[in-house]
Amino acid sequence: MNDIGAVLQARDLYKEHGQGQSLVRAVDGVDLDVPAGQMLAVMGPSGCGKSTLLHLMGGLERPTDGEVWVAGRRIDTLNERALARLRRRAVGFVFQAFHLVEELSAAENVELPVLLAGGSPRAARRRAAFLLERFGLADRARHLPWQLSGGQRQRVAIARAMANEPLVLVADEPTGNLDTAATLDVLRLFEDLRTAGQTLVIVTHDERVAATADRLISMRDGMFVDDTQLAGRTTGRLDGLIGLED
Ligand SMILES: Nc1ncnc2c1ncn2[C@@H]1O[C@H](COP(=O)(O)OP(=O)(O)OP(=O)(O)O)[C@@H](O)[C@H]1O
Repeated sequence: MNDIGAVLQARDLYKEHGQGQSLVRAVDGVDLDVPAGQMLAVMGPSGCGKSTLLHLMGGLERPTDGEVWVAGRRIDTLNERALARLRRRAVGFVFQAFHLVEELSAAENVELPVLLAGGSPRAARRRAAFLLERFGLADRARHLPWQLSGGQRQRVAIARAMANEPLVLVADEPTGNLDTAATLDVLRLFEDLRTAGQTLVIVTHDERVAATADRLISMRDGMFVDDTQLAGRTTGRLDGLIGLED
């Protein structure tokens, strides 16, 4: 058993894609500890391995070598079934392109993970209603994704990721498709989640997103080149960004 103070841990982590001439070492010997309640931002140039790292930490991909631990449990050695179960319950994923189910309403999208994890329809409805209310989307619950703005869609996607109260929320370029106003909405939401103690790992190209984090890791060529604690947990770090709205 590893130190369960850290929600996420990586030990000597490697991931190679392809082989022979086309072999790419996307993650190249990384060690990482993410304490509970931390908001970690990961930045770096395109292709440096940020998404791959996120996928490894969330159990979406398996490492070529090394270990991944979630809440003190080693996950890279789990079988597919156990890994899928862990992903459903312990990790919430948010993607740049939202990945909502287009045929389902906002509420149904949020209900889905609860149902897939074995929750009752009643429990799913209650959880979705709670989250959509909390995220300022109660009046959009019956809307289909195409009837929502980009910012609203991403907030629904974050609600869906939070549906099973994950230990960690991992987000890959969550504001990459959003304008400034919608980006600020999403940042406020992350700030609320973090204040409530949620652990967050966010891959981003956006300095504004990184500026709201507790810690910033810079990657290059699959390695960490910088790991900095930011100003600490202060409220209102978004204040400096208000006024930038489109
Ligand atoms: N499935 C795959 N097969 C082959 N190569 C891959 C695969 N996934 C990623 N790579 C390569 O691994 C490297 C790291 O990719 P990754 O997507 O993790 O980078 P990134 O930093 O997230 O990039 P971006 O900021 O552009 O999203 C890149 O060279 C990429 O081309």
